[in-house]
This record gives sequence, structure tokens and C-alpha cells, in this order.
Amino acid sequence: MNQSKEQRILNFVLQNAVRGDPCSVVDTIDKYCSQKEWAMNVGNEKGEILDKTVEEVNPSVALELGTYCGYSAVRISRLLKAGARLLTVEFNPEFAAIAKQMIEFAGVQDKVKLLEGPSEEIIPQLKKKYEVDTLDFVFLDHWKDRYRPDTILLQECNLLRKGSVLLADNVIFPGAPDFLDYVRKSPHFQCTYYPSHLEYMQVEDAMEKAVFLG
Ligand SMILES: Cn1ncc2cc([C@H](O)c3cccc(CNC(=O)c4cc(-c5ccc(F)cc5)cc(O)c4O)c3)ccc21
Ligand SMILES: [Mg+2]
Repeated sequence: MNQSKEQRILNFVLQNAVRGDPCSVVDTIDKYCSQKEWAMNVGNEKGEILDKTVEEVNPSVALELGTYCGYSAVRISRLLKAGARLLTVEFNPEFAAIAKQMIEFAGVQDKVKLLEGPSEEIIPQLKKKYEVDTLDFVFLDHWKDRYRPDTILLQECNLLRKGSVLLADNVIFPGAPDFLDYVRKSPHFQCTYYPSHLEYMQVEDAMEKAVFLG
């Protein structure tokens, strides 16, 4: 049976990156996806905005919605301090299987917990089943029409505290207009807009940071 694009990306990493070196995994995925097959990883340009935000927040507990192949899970977890953890949510079993192998090859499996299921089911389980108190950082990169409902759900589940930082990918392309409208109009969020470009393309995109004010 012919391979999926995601399997081809993983194989390229297994054959060309350095086991246990998260930076080489990130760089190798970017090399493959810029030269051979486009894929929806956050990429290096927006990845640097992600890096700066993670370094600024220095989260003890981080959540990612939309693991895909594990590119941003590896990118985020490589920056986490000892004892800090990333919970990443993926509902597609094929993507989850690829991401699991990517995370293990990068050597960050002790920092990353991959939760299989849709965000709307996982988020309400975070406190009791996954022993989360509140989230310091949330990276939104799943279905764009889920950003707004899941931001509301995170608040309803008391998972945000004063200073919790949300960072959303693709707020321009493919776009998340209802999310942007919601956080920018809400008195509970302080927003910052980061213009950038779509991964591996010369197409306008952007990220939005929304800090929860309590
Ligand atoms: C509910 N729930 N809970 C967990 C969870 C996890 C998933 C999957 O990880 C998944 C599957 C398919 C699509 C996405 C969203 N990502 C995108 O759609 C995207 C598109 C483009 C782009 C840009 C230009 C194009 F021409 C085409 C696609 C660029 C980007 O960076 C993207 O992130 C995420 C889905 C729902 C989930
Ligand atoms: Mg994205």
C-alpha cells in the first residue's frame, strides 16, 4: 500500500536527522517540506515566534491542540525546563502514530504526553485524568473553527489562570476570524498580532498571542 505523506516525512527524518537531537529533527522536517512536499507544520519562520513565546513564558505545563507529525511538539519541548511537560492532542490515529515515533526519535518523549482524541473531549479531562491544575501556555494549531469554542471551553474548565498565554497559528491563512474577533473583543484577553508567512510559502499568515487576564 503506498505510503502517506506523513510517513514519508517520518522516514526522511529517521534516515537523515540525528537521533536524540530535537533541533536536527525540526531542521530535517523543514528541509523535506520546503524542498520535496509541503506539509502543514508551523515551519521555521512562525516557529521562531513560537520559540520566543515559549522562552518568554517558560511554561511548567503546556498544551498543544493539533499534533500532526509532532514538529511543534518537538520544537516546544526542546525549550522546556527540567520537569516541565507538554500535553499534545491529536484525534487522527495515523497522525498520532507518526508523531509518537517523531517525538521518540527526537528524544523528548519524557517531556511530551500525546493524548489521542478530539480536543473537546480531552480538555474537560485535563484536570482529573491528566492531573493538570492550570495551563501556562496553549498552542492552537488544530481545526481553525475549533479555536474559539476550545478557548471558551478552556475557560469553562478553569484551566486558565491570570497570565496564561494562548498562541494561535494560521489566524490569516487558512484563517480563524471568529477566534480573532472573540479574543480581541474580550476584556479577559490582552492580544498581540505577529505578522508572518505561511510555512514554506510566500503567502501572508500571522500568529495571535492572547494573554488571559483572569
Ligand atoms: C478537534 N481536534 N482535536 C485535535 C485535533 C487535531 C487535528 C489534526 O491535527 C488536524 C488535521 C487536519 C487539519 C488540522 C488543522 N491545521 C490546518 O488546517 C492547517 C492548514 C494549513 C493550510 C495552509 C494552506 C493550504 F493551502 C492548505 C492548508 C496550514 C496550517 O498551518 C494548518 O495548521 C489539524 C484536527 C482536529 C483536532
Ligand atoms: Mg498551522
